[in-house]
Amino acid sequence: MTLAYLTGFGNQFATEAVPGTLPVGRNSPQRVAHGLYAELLSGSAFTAPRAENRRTWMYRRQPSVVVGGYEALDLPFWRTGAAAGVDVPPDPLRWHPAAAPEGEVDFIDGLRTLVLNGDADAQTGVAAHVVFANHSMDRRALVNADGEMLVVPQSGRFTFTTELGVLQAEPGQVVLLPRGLAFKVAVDGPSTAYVCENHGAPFRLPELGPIGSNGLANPRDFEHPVATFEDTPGPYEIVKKTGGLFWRATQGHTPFDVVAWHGNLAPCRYDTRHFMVIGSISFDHPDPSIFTVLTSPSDTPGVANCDFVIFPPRWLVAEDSFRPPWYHRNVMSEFMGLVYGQYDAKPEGFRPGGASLHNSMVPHGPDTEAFTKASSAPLAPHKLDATLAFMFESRWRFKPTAWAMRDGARDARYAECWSGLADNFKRP
Ligand SMILES: O=C(O)Cc1cc(O)ccc1O
Ligand SMILES: [Fe+2]
Repeated sequence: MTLAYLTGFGNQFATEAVPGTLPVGRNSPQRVAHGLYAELLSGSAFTAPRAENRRTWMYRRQPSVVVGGYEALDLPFWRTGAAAGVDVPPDPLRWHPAAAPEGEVDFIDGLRTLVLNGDADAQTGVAAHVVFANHSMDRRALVNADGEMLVVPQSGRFTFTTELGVLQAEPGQVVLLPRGLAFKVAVDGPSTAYVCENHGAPFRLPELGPIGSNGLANPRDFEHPVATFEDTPGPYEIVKKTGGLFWRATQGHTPFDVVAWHGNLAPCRYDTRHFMVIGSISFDHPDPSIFTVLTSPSDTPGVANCDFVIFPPRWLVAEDSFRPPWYHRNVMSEFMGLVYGQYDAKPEGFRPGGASLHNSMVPHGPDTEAFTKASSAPLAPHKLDATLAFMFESRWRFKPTAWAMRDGARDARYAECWSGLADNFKRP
């Protein structure tokens, strides 16, 4: 299936699956064309500044209020907010890729929360999940009122059918699904992904400052779906997440019935291979903020609720420099994942599909092997290739879940990777 996409982050798009559907010069005419209903989805307060205002008008066969009553649904592995975490020791934490759950699991049942912070009701914080899906959501859709979802595929292939159209993503690409938008996920076979569920301000492109008007993730490389609708009759299960709780309802029709839409609140896909990497061409290892793809700001300027940062293939050319990340302690908290390849600070122990957590002021840095190699490596230009690591960096300390500490394939020996860093001081 070849899908069409509309490009440009935050653009005002207009798309119709049936020509002549979108009203001209107004949003809510007395009668919408073709007997459709108009429905507005607001992703920001009505009065948010223009640069941050996000909303989309949908023209659909039935408004989403036609759903029926909800009953409680138990999803014990999908946790929300710091209060749902367990006590976190001040140790660096790492996980190997966890074993996939047994049996048939879709994107909802196969989701496991690793670490989390904030409070969904206070609209702050994020959760980092891993998803194991081997089964497609058929007549089942998810509406997450607790936040937008940034999906980072790690294996397999994902097809997202949303109210606003269909997107596909594979490892190397990421998908951003706005808060409150109904979607379902199909997989071709066993597929895994990391997910950042963002309860705070929506992700946006970072300011570029002295970098100028081009670089990092360029707006035109973000791809949004075109309008399309399902035409198959019959009931649908709607799973709704709100305030950390799950609910289910059965409605008599598909929620994917939007014939046309216009606006600037839409799901999108981004291929990390389009990221224009900036780095040092003189000396020293720069701060990883130069690798920010998207940022969710908090109320304090420059202090993110969450930054989505990638470590893509790039050249290292710095002279007289220790090239991997430095040893450090950071007031921000760092959750990391590895999509493929090797991460230069941890060439062996950090595995694709695994994860690490270095919370606020938890010391970390290159393991003994990485330090030893980088301290004596010839400083010729060197390409870090075929690799993609990423970080969800947050001002709020992460707590792991009980699952992460007990069943999540925790690497109990992680701290040993630094035990070979001997005291080499030679008094002159
Ligand atoms: O700790 C990490 O591996 C992430 C990281 C990478 C980097 O290049 C500089 C700082 C930093 O926290
Ligand atoms: Fe770090």
